[in-house]
Amino acid sequence: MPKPKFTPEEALAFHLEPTPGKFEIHATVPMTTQRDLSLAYSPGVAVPCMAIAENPETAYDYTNKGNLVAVISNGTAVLGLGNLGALGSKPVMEGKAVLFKRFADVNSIDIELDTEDPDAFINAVRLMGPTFGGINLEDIKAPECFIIEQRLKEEMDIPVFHDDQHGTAVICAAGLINALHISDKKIEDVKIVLNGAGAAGIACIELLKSMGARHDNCIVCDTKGVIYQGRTEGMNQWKSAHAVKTELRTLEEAMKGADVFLGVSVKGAVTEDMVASMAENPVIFAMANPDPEITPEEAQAIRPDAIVATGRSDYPNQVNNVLGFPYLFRGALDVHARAINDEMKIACAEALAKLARADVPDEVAMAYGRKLSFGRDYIIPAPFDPRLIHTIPPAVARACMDTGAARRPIVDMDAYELALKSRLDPTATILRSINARARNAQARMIFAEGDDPRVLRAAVQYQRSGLGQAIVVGRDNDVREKLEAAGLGDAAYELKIVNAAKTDHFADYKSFLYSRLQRKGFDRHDIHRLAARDRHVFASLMLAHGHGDGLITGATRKSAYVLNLINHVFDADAHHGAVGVTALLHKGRIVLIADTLVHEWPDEEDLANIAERSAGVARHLGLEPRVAFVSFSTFGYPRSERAEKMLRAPQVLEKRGVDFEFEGEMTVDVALNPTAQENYPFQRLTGPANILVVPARHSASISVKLMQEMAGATVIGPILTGVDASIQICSQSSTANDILNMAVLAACKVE
Ligand SMILES: NC(=O)C1=CN([C@@H]2O[C@H](COP(=O)(O)OP(=O)(O)OC[C@H]3O[C@@H](n4cnc5c(N)ncnc54)[C@H](OP(=O)(O)O)[C@@H]3O)[C@@H](O)[C@H]2O)C=CC1
Ligand SMILES: CC(=O)C(=O)O
Ligand SMILES: [Mg+2]
Repeated sequence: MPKPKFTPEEALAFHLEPTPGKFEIHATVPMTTQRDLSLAYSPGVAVPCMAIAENPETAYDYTNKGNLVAVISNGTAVLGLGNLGALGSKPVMEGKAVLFKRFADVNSIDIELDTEDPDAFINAVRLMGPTFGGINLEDIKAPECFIIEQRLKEEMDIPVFHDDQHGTAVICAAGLINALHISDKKIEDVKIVLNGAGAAGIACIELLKSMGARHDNCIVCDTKGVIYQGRTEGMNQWKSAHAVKTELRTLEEAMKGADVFLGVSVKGAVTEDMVASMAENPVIFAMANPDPEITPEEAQAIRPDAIVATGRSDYPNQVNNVLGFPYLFRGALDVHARAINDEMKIACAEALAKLARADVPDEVAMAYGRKLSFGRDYIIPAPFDPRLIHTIPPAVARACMDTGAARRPIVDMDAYELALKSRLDPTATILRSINARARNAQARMIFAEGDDPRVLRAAVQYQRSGLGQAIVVGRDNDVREKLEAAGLGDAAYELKIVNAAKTDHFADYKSFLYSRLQRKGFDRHDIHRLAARDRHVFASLMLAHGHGDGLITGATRKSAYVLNLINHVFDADAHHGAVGVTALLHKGRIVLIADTLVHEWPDEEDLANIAERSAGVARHLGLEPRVAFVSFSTFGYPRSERAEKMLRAPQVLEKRGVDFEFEGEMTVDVALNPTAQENYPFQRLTGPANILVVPARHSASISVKLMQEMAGATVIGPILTGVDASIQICSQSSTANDILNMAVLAACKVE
């Protein structure tokens, strides 16, 4: 098993902060004026109420029903952890709700029902029908789950889908299609052993049989061993349907010569001897969560020819229903489906299998941080593949329309695919991509302010997320005490703590600093004091001597002050081409603002340099740069001497012949709003700008802080660019997470 990348304390902190749980609810309409109030609530709300009462279909137009799915559980089979009760299942259900949103932009809410009585459960869910566009049942144990799902399907006119049954079955089928493709075997011929005859197991074997697997070739096992014809102990009608005539009685016996093992039971149910006895090129899907039936390391040590998958994200080949339920519901909701039928499930499985076999474009490699290509370690798309959202739902929606289950068929499939693309939050993809690149770089990151608890938490997260070695500058005892106080005592042995007073390289650092500052009024005493006592300078010296690959500082002092100190060691100033670029992430949009750190009052040449550096940062983040030089005037009106340089800066870029789009001067609304741009048909941007070059540092700072405070935008930066070293300066208001983001950016540059 790979070492967990988090401690139990971190898992709890993740759920505790910034607010307890994993999501909250936001309004999509304005709620500021009296008019808003009378429209949203009484009396205006009466109008849609009456329209819906007259024609129920219009609920999809006037309420959130059409994009709202309930994740409902009673907690009787929480992952592979057993019956944890309704409340105990809530973190999983909240988790499924955020996955719905993150991967398919489906709004979802978790509902935990405190009953083990199927009738009470059915009744509660049935009565909630009007609220939702679909019902995702989760972690309800077999056999009750079969009764519950069947009855709800009959009684409700929206899709009811038990994810552990059908979500798992769909992903398992997709993975198996490709695994058999690689091992050159046919589903009709293979001998399949399934361990676990519960919700997931029964659905997996049923779907595989509907895809061609032969009844007599499939052996199903549960806690009592093989389910054979005539067995009476621990049976139910769903298991009986898969009983075979056989002399085999144990899983161990069944595994001999098997081509495929599917595990949806519990941790450790499979032994190395069982794996050793399987047929050539065996396929092993050990899907129990959170720990599989056998780990890939154990299986592959015995059988290097095996294709192995698990339900976990930290191994290759994650066969997990997260690849299915968001997209199945997306497709179903978009055609106002009455149900999710077998044809839709098979279409989903086939589309997933096909996507894994397709060439993986660079954009996906970037999002995943490594080149993926179809083979033993990549039989199923990776969950963060941004193509999933626009390839899987259309296949599901098409199957729904073909089988007559769609209430509102899609007429223009191309337009639908385009609309799906725009549902994915590009900022999430960008953050994911820089994280993946940082992980590849494995940079040794120096955190200069080891006495600050936020910095320590960021350093620990950096190290434990597998991004590289975190080096913390500080006094050993002080760092240890602060880690202890933050509940991260163990991390003291994982982080590298460097104390200026004890370093072996101190003499070299001082002589280097003296050579840079001797003609700037610093004598040897000043140099000693600076190197020994100022952690920003000391950390910069470490970086300059290659004793780290990147540097993070600035969480405890003002950025300009820190930058001055760094400049004692590096040439990180305007004169040498340094620029500060801040990324604002808000409502699925990313905009860079520059210069937020270095140039106080840039002239037109500086502004052109700033644009070029910012374009470099944009490309580094995977964006195609579109620069706007912004001001309070647009293309010469109103005229003002102070706006002139913003008009001349684009002319400088024109002379330089740069390879990105730019335009100006213009106001921010013209820069960011395509409709406002239409008033200037001659302007050259092909879309909204994603880089705003502002006239001066004060306007930069005002814009960023206004967006942060008023709009709640996520701010990354200022990203220091144009310096021959990987240094990032946080702001004093940074949270541990902001500091970590800066470290990730610094690590990307090392790549
Ligand atoms: N990767 C993925 O996407 C998914 C994985 N799963 C995992 O599958 C597992 C089962 O979930 P689910 O079907 O919802 O749960 P259920 O409670 O409905 O079913 C569990 C089944 O496992 C069997 N079982 C338990 N222990 C053993 C054992 N030692 N040997 C053989 N069989 C055993 C039970 O046998 P009996 O009938 O005799 O009690 C039962 O048939 C869990 O670990 C879950 O995390 C589930 C859904 C999705
Ligand atoms: C993945 C999932 O749904 C489970 O393990 O229960
Ligand atoms: Mg589940």
